[in-house]
Amino acid sequence: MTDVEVDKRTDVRSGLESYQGLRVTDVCDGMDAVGLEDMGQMSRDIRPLWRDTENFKHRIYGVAHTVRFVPTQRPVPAQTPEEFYEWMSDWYGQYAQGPIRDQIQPGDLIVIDGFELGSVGFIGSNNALSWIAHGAVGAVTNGGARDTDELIKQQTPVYSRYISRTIRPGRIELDATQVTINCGGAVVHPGDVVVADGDGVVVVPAAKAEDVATHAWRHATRDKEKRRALYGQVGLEEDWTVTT
Ligand SMILES: O=C([O-])CC(=O)C(=O)O
Ligand SMILES: [Mg+2]
Repeated sequence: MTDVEVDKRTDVRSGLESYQGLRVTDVCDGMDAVGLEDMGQMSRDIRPLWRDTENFKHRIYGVAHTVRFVPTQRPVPAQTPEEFYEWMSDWYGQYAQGPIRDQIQPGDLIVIDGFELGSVGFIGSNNALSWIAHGAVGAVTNGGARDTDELIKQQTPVYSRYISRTIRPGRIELDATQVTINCGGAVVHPGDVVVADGDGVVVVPAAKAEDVATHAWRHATRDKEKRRALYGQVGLEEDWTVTT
């Protein structure tokens, strides 16, 4: 990491509210305006599990809180079902916690590098909801989520590449939290701003977050004005997307 601006690690939390109401496309356009063309674009196959077409509750923005899982090399012992339950819970506690719940801050957006980890669904309806309970706004991964029917019913904002099924013990381990990761081809530093909606996920470097929001709002404001006029022309009743 040599770029001085990236090195400075701006704290984005105080200005984070300026991202409220911005679309991913506005943020991408704002990135263009400050010379960050095509940076921070997560792969298009990282998609929301659900979309709320009324209030867009799936649309989230937050401070990147990163996690990386890797395949394990620890052998699974021969064990009885009773031993299995103890072994399983030990594995979660010792090897595969992540994110660490006590380290989650309000406004964090959990970003998990769990690429190519087979069928493992390390985001489930239980742990993802617990991250929300600790203040997170949602989770994004280049890997898999499970319990997806419940994640959808709970309206827990999760963006994943796969829908998966199996648990972590015997399969994957936590490598690190709050380190720089590659998620869907975008570099994510802890503390960057991450924005996700039906169009996908974009990562804004912390040092550029304020400028990008300012330019994104130029696009958003002009766009709302134009669409409001078009709503009138085609007889659409105004909704919050053209008024707020
Ligand atoms: O147990 C797990 O690792 C994931 C899961 O299913 C949940 O949290 O609901
Ligand atoms: Mg579960």
